[in-house]
Amino acid sequence: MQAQEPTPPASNEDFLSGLRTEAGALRERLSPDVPGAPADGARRLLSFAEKYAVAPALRDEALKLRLMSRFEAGAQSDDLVPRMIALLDAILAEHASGQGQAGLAERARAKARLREHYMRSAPEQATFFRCAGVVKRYGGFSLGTLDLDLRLGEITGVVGQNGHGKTTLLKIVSGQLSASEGTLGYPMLHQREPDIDWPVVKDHIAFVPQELPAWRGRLVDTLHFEAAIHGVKGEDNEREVGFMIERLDLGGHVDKHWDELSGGTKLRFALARALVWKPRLLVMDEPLANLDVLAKGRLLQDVRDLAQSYIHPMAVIMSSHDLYNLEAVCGQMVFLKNGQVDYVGDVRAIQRRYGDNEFEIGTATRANQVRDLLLGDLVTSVQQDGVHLRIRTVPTCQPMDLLRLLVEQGIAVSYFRDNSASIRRLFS
Ligand SMILES: Nc1ncnc2c1ncn2[C@@H]1O[C@H](COP(=O)(O)OP(=O)(O)OP(=O)(O)O)[C@@H](O)[C@H]1O
Repeated sequence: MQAQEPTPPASNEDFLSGLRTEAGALRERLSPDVPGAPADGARRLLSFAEKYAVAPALRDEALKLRLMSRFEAGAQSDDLVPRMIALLDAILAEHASGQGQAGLAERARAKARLREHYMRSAPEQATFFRCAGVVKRYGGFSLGTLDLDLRLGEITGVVGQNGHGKTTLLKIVSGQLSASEGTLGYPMLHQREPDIDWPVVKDHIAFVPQELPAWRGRLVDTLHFEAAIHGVKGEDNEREVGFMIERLDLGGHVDKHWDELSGGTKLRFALARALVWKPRLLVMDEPLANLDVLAKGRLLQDVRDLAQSYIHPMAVIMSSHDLYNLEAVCGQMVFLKNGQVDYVGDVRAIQRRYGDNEFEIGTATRANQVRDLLLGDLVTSVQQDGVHLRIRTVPTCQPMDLLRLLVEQGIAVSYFRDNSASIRRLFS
């Protein structure tokens, strides 16, 4: 299949004028008189270089300056501002020569080709984990039967009530528990039962458990150590740790110890620790449990971006009770009910399982009154569900149709959600 061409950039004139405006603003930030320079300037310069620099050496220089601005305070930092300005000029010179924009377009094409290679041209390469007919039996509990593929670049959500088998599934996928029946393998690594070389497989799987283990010492040292024990040494180690700290916005905490961190930051560090050696499968057990509403959104966005990296795509599987946040990032969902696999597949396909639509509303009007006002050609049922009402409609009823009916009947609504294709329905 032909790789899709990246969207062509704006005209050369527009592009150059945008580039110069951004460069001008950045140059002002690089003045030694600006508070927070050079650390703040180095951070901005790194983003600028990632966006515009064509030669890899220029992007490497930006990362080096960023690391120096953080770790080498004092005398050496005097050299940083001139080096940063020189780098900015070098990036502008790449573009002034007319080579820049063509180089960026070529880079975008190369990324698209790489993605194509991983995602489409070699499906075996894109499937990290595959199982068929898997069952796990404990004393009185049994999980399965499970058929599941985990693909690079895709996030799979595992949902179900407490004790219904989510952790058990995650442990089977990551090789911590053996299955009682069925077959499993890791196609991308050419590992299949009965000859799975587990040390090889586990070298590609990061597991972030529900209870995060505490670390000793400074957090940045722990990251360097973690990368080193997975074979990431020397300059690569510096670069990967620096990248992950930047990527997960942990720069302000690197010198701290475990006890000094909030729950959300602990999780981000656990994630950095898991990803700094570039695993191919990330397994997370209830990562959202202790996060506030903003931290949840940010974490999921970061996990999605990292999973879909062009250079190093990763498969992700995570359990959570936070259905709406989870389904916003998941391509695939597994729903467990008393250990049975009640649903596995594309999130968007859930709607097909039901012959109707479902909406959730918040209102001060009582359920029986709403029922009297709404039941008819569009609305087939109204039920109280906790603090909200669950309204089922005929399949042709769109959100606007129901909203219009609610307004016509004078029902004041404080909350409205279309759950027609949501995994929330599976819990009904
Ligand atoms: N090592 C074990 N030996 C026997 N039974 C176990 C073992 N581990 C878990 N179980 C049982 O298996 C069932 C599923 O447990 P699991 O931890 O997978 O559920 P869960 O969905 O992750 O629950 P939660 O949402 O509470 O974390 C439970 O009934 C549990 O008691």
